[in-house]
Amino acid sequence: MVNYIPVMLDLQDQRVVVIGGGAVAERKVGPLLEAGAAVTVVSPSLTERLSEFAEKGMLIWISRPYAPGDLEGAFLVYAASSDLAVNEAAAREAKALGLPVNVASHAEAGNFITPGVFRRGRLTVAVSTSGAGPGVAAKITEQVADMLGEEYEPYLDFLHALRVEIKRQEPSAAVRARLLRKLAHLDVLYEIRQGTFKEWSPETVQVWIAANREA
Ligand SMILES: C[C@@]1(CC(=O)O)c2cc3[nH]c(cc4nc(cc5[nH]c(cc(n2)[C@H]1CCC(=O)O)[C@@](C)(CC(=O)O)[C@@H]5CCC(=O)O)C(CC(=O)O)=C4CCC(=O)O)c(CCC(=O)O)c3CC(=O)O
Ligand SMILES: NC(=O)C1=CN([C@@H]2O[C@H](COP(=O)(O)OP(=O)(O)OC[C@H]3O[C@@H](n4cnc5c(N)ncnc54)[C@H](O)[C@@H]3O)[C@@H](O)[C@H]2O)C=CC1
Repeated sequence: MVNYIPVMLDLQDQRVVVIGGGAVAERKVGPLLEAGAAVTVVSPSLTERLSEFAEKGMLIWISRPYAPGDLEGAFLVYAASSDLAVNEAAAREAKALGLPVNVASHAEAGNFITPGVFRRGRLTVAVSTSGAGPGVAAKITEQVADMLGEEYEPYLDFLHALRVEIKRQEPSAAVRARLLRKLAHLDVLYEIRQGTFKEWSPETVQVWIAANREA
């Protein structure tokens, strides 16, 4: 079994090349565009939705079969055509260039796979079965999603704002670490659920930081 390592990639403005323009390519491309990636699709045909994206200038469509050299300048590669030999050729080129590559037709030819993903504001849950059952990964993702209510979005926005403020204000690494660790123990999630949470004013933030600087 491959011991895959999960990572969270910032793909904003990064060139991502997708080989193939079918249903599977479409499923990979949607989230890439939402992430701000500069997507190029190399494929003789496109699904309706991918064509719309191309017409709107949201991605670049190279309307021909894959050819070596197409991965030049890429940051990430998806080989999602229906031709296994083509996916393998693209995977070889990617690996020669040192690029991570996803092979949708037979994962073992590539070196990263796509988990099931659920998002709630700043919260991302990714579920992988390491390829054992992609459909089951999607199902487990839904089950986990059911456990995580809408309150996580304002909760994490609150945490983020406070974290940024602590990092901006507190010069001592030791005190900063103590304050940041204490954030996880605030009752805010509970308060949001109860409807009793009130946004913290800048003064409240100051008071909390001052009161929690000591061990
Ligand atoms: C290895 C991996 C590589 C990769 O694609 O990155 C891979 C590979 C393959 N999938 C196949 C089949 C299906 N894939 C899905 C669905 C999804 N597949 C996804 C990921 C992954 N699929 C990676 C592993 C993830 C993991 O296990 O952790 C999801 C989670 C994420 C996404 O694609 O965005 C997305 C759900 C998104 C959602 O709905 O939320 C369905 C269900 C459906 O279509 O309804 C089926 C049919 C049912 C079934 O097989 O379970 C085949 C056989 C092809 C054939 O032979 O015909 C291969 C090839 C192989 O096994 O190597
Ligand atoms: N990883 C996953 O989640 C899944 C993977 N698959 C596998 O993924 C592959 C693609 O599936 P679909 O998108 O449903 O197929 P599809 O038939 O809808 O689309 C295939 C696409 O590949 C393009 N293509 C064919 N030859 C090409 C070439 N030489 N260069 C570039 N593009 C080329 C076609 O024009 C078409 O756009 C299949 O091998 C399928 O078994 C299937 C289901 C899920």
